[in-house]
Amino acid sequence: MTGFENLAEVPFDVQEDIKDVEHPIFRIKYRSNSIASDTASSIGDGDNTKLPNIKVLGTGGTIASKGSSSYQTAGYEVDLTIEDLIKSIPDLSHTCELHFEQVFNLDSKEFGTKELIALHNKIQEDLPFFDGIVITHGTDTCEETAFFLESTINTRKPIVICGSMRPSTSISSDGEMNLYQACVVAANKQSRGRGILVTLNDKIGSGYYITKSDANSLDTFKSLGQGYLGNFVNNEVHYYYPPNRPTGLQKFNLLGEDELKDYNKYSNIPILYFHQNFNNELIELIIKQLKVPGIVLATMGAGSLADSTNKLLAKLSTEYQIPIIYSKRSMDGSVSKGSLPKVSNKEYLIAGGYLNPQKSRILLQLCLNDNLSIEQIRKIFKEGYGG
Ligand SMILES: NC(=O)C[C@H](N)C(=O)O
Repeated sequence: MTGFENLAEVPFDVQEDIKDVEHPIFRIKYRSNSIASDTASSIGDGDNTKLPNIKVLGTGGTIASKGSSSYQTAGYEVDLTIEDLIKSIPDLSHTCELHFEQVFNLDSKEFGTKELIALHNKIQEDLPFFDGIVITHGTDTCEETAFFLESTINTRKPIVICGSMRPSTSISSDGEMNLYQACVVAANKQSRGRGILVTLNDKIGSGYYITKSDANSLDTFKSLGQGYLGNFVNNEVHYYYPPNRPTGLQKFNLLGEDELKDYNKYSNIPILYFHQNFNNELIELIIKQLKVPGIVLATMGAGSLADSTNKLLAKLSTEYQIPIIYSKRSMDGSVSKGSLPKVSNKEYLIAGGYLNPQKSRILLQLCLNDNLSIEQIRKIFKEGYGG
């Protein structure tokens, strides 16, 4: 049992109820001497004889990698399949029925719009048949995938992303525990209605807010301002709050074929990282030559840029009618409307609020794909994200 049984019951969404259908994908069952038997009593929908069906989608990352020595923690290759990973975790037969599928097997640096859409479509296809989804993913860009999925998938079922910081071959590799925990989290009824979750290193975070804070260490996923949603101890899932979704969360519908094509069109939104001695010619180049559909700025502090840069951005964004999102280099805090530069022609300048540059970029891509006006885009960044 978890210690939170008396929390408000997660509303049960009848439409999403698991259908008694065999999914034609590989299936794996384990022997029954489960170490997760405590958890079994807190899952399912009141019928403990029917375990939740959990689908694990493999996409690659360090969790699926092998190094050439037990001390190698960088420079390894993606080498393991999702089947290899599932075989490496402890028995879950008292907790859930596990199913798995390889969607692709990439380092997450290779992810782009094509992979996001493929993953989105795979999840949509699987959701009617499963009670929860686990995605194994590289940690470098998993926050972008998490934000994209949170913005485009409408379900109360748990979708849990996990990864690892050490390859499977290293001493104290973290992948097996992280995958095990993600499966238990996905199978737990208390995980419903919480949006996309990212679980790593015993902690459960909101994929919407969380960011990778450390390039090397295991305890890398953080959202200092918003905090974690819960924790994992032994085989128990502990949530700090009842289920909820981020304030002002904006959902985009990506189901139409045409819309998917358009979404690709807006992949070319760059993020400019500002610093002392920034060369403004770069701005001219990407707007005039590369004809980008929008730009996200990693500004210094809460929206601060050199005066000459602000004037140029205001002028060119008006001339070319492209939105410019003011985000920030700092991991936490926000760029609010009041921090936008006091320049004329600021119609296309938008404050990114709490969103970091990489999440702002995904949100802008979704807004442009929906043909939203500049005022609608500004409203979305303001209402949901404090911009
Ligand atoms: N820890 C990791 O997973 C990093 C890896 N380069 C990836 O993102 O695929």
